[in-house]
Amino acid sequence: MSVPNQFYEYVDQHKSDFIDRLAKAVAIPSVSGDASYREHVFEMSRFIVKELEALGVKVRTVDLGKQVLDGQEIQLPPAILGSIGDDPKKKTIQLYAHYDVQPALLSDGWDHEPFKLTHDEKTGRLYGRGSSDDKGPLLGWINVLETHVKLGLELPVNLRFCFEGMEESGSEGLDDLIKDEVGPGKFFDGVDCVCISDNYWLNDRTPCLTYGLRGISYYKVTISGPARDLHSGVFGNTVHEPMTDLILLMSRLVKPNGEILIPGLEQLVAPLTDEEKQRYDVLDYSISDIEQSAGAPVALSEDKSAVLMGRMRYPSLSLHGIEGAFSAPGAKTVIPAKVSGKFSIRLVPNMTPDNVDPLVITYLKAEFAKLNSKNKLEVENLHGGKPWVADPNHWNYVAAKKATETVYKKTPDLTREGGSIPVTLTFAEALGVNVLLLPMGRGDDGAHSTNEKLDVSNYIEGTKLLGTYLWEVAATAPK
Ligand SMILES: C[C@H](N)C(=O)N[C@@H](Cc1c[nH]cn1)C(=O)O
Ligand SMILES: [Zn+2]
Ligand SMILES: [Zn+2]
Repeated sequence: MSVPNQFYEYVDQHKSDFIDRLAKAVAIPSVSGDASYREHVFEMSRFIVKELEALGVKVRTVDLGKQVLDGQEIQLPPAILGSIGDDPKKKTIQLYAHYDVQPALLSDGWDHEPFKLTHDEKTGRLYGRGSSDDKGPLLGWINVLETHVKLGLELPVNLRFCFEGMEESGSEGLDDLIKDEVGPGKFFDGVDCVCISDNYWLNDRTPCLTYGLRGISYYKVTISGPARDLHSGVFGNTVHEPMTDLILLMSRLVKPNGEILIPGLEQLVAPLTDEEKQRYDVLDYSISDIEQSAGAPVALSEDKSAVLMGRMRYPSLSLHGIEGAFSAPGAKTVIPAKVSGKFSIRLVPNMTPDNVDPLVITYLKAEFAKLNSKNKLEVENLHGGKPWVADPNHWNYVAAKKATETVYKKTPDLTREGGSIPVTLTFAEALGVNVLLLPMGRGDDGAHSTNEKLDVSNYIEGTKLLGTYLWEVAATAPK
């Protein structure tokens, strides 16, 4: 069973239609982390439902309830569950992607409007928030479906879709939905494997298959004291300043060389074996790859394997921002009354939000006590997800490897991703099947950053890769 040539021809011939589809999706600013954008996340869900239904997918949207965001109670965007094909002789593949995006403003330093897809014909790049993370890959599946439907080609497998609109904000509500839909006659019944396209190659030349993800624990540390913002000329050197306390606390979390200062965390990390170390040594990667994707020569080490392990198999702690601090242009002489520092820890085996939280909270309280401040400290865990590692020898990976070799004429690297997709472990545990991460974009796409992009070639060849993978599963998986 191999992919009919017409499949590849159709994808090539419809390149500009597929780019138009991505442009429509990028134009919807479906930012899940900001309550004022919530209507757009819903708009994005309606866009996807329409696309799927037009291609014959049976779709159900699931209300995931409410959340409190920015002090308001608001409706969570729906999970989209779709189903096409029910042939007991075929394998059933569960696909997952997310339709929400990270925030983006032109004033953050974008060269183009972030929510207008900009096609740079010279470089072949498609710039826009969500182009790579994760609207391009999500639409890749829709392009594959369209190609089969329009050519009258029977799908080689049964497909199930699970698309969510809260991945960038902790996947609220999704774990419960998945657990509720497992069992005879339920939505996930009969799923043989899962495929997620929501991460990136290591570099800009070698495709990869990903068998691990770091987890995450995201914290908000709030220091409050004065009843209102104060004049620093009147109150400076007179009161305990929340910002001064916060900056000191934040500076005690991590060293500039990346070393995490919270006692007990290091002891949770699974030890490195020689065999595992070799897996990093053989990856197609160099310090110039990381520096090219970071846009500056700022790598923490000159040792390629050390940098890779820092991203894939060791934890990291990043400071993200301070809410409530003065950040506008100008020179306002204010003492902010209440400030919240945001930081997250990327978790690796054997760390979990449950065993990390008490260490973080105890440490912050102890460090705060040392300040002898009359201000108040509050520590919250905003969201969390466990790390995940899969078996890359499973037939699901064998099929993806063959598909990659067919489309890219290259053997894919086997990688672990430094980012987090919390639902991955839920799929693996609740469905009891193998999960594969099959990325579409490159390491320099700038996901979550300014000028996020997806190369046209990755979008188009990536669409071919996703389609070829379905055919390879049909050909490779044991009957
Ligand atoms: C890897 C995936 N595309 C991604 O970007 N995941 C996010 C998930 C997240 C967690 N908190 C906020 N977003 C990530 O790894 O940051
Ligand atoms: Zn993503
Ligand atoms: Zn993301």
